[in-house]
Amino acid sequence: MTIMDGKALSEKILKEIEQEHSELEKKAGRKAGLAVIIVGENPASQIYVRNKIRACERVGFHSETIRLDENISEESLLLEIEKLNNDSNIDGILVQLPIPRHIDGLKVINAISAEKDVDGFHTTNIGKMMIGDETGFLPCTPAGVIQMFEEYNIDLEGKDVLVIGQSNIVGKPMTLLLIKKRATVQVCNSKTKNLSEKLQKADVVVAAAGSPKLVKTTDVKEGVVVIDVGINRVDGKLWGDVDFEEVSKKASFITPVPGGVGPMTIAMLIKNTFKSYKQKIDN
Ligand SMILES: Nc1nc(=O)c2c([nH]1)NC[C@@H]1CN(c3ccc(C(=O)N[C@@H](CCC(=O)O)C(=O)O)cc3)C=[N+]21
Repeated sequence: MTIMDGKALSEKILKEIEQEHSELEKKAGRKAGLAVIIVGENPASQIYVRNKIRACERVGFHSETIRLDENISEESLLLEIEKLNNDSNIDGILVQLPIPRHIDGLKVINAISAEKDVDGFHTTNIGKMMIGDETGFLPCTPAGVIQMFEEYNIDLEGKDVLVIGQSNIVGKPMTLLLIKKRATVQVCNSKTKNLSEKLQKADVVVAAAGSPKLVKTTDVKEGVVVIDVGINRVDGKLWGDVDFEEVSKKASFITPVPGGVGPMTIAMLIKNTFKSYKQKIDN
């Protein structure tokens, strides 16, 4: 059994970007820049945003955090985005989700210039992913999972993959990227019948349901590859969607929580921001 070390792999990726960036920065005369907008005080969001800013510092990027009151109007938020769209020191913009319910999330995401949408949530980037146009940005979590498969030489061609969860930010894009790898993908949601039976047939499981210890030993087959995208805070402790302790006994490869997909998500955000920077300084 191999524990897939997302922390170590993300460090490796960040180190490479740091080096390449320090070279380019001299020629370009400016650093790559990421702006993070956070609306309200969601405690989990605070942690993730802090980790993102820390990663920027780690690789020598410029970063800005824009903290907005949870009662801000949609109009004012859109104005903030417009300023960043027009800011030539900013290559990547992200609005940390979730945002308050009185604001139209889709409208906000699509207000970000597609060329700066380093989350890969903009309609244009989703379209590019769908059709295989590689000039766009891939959503960070699914891209990070694919990167882990590649690092550990896990071939997905012809594999039966079970994706649990169908969110716009993980399950749906994950499915598209797995299809591109020629996997046979089945997508489950909370209405799915006989999840346990489906799990038993899967060669690879991607758990992104947000339900602690949903995937148990009895559910999986010997040698399964398990990717745990879940991040559940229970009594101040962090749990994935997988019962790691037990399932790791049967798995050939498994990601831990923390230290698995989370750090890879952040590495992909940095990678997307760097890609955007390179596209912009080339022009
Ligand atoms: N616009 C937007 N883009 C996102 O990419 C986005 C978002 N909104 N909203 C929330 C989710 C969640 N997400 C994580 C990022 C890092 C860790 C991470 O660093 N995890 C650490 C543990 C950190 C901890 O203590 O919680 C780990 O797994 O080792 C987790 C989750 C990004 N998201």
